[in-house]
Amino acid sequence: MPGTQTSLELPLFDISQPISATSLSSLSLACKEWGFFRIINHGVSKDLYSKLYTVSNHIFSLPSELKLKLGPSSTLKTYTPHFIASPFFESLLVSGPDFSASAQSSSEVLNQSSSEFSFCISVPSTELVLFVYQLAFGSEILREYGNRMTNLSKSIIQIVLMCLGEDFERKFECEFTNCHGYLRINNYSPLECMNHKELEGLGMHTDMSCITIVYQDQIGGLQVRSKEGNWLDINPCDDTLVVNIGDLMQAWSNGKLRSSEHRVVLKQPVSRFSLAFFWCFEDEKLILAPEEVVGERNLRVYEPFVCTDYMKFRQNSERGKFEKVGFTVKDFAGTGG
Ligand SMILES: O=C(O)CCC(=O)C(=O)O
Ligand SMILES: [Fe+2]
Repeated sequence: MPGTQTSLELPLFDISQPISATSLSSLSLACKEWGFFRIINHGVSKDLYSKLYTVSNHIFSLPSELKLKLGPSSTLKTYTPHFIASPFFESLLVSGPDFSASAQSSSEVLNQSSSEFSFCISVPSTELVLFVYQLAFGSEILREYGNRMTNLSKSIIQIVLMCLGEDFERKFECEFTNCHGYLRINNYSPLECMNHKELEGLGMHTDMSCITIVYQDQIGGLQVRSKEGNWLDINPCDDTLVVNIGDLMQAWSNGKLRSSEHRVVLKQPVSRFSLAFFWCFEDEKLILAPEEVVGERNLRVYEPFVCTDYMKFRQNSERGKFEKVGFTVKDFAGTGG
């Protein structure tokens, strides 16, 4: 793959402390230039991540016949199988606000299918009991993580609004009160015989969110594209989460904040685990940058649009039915201004 090279030192913020004027100006710059920054002291323990890793391992090591029961042709549509986004990528979606109920509904489908499945291939009943136990444990962990990410997203939105203007976190908080979150658990499994230097784990895309909070394990591979088109590594760093601006925030801010273009490359023949928490406007929201955000010249770069219409546009227009770049909010609602 052409053009990768150096790594990018994104600004790092202590989310547990009030933000200083200097931090705010470097955060503002990062949101405008890259659409990416990092946070520490986010309150999620290593122990919770290690439990999430166990849950993820458990889910993704289930037989594909079982996972496909949650896939695109099922009613739940929570599982993205290999080959939709990339041959090396699969993911499970858990929706809020009740993350436990969402995980539970997937687990019920799996549980039911696994009984039929075990009947066909005679999975020992002890394994079945363990499987059911793991699913119950999993939904509890996912509930805890989903709730933590929800609270964190609310604090991050406030800080991002502060970047746009004085007192904006107070003036425009109400625009974000009906936001909701969903979590994608991602598993990347490159071929063991991988002999290429790099494989594309997840192609270049922008997120269809206001903001996304990403946890990547120590394998790394997340990259951001500069405005000039160069790829830079976002190296994994202990106790640090990466935040990126999504398309909905880019549109709502009249293009003042940049929806980050990013991708994942696999450089080693080992599995990689990541979690992406997407914080989004409610489906029916009309996205229209407030006049104060647009500024005095009143030059709007996006037509107003309903959130869900953009989601549909992205889902229909992508190659391979996955959200890839090529079609973004600019193509959908850009005025060309
Ligand atoms: O795996 C990662 O580090 C990023 C995943 C991502 O960009 C996404 O799920 O939208
Ligand atoms: Fe993404």
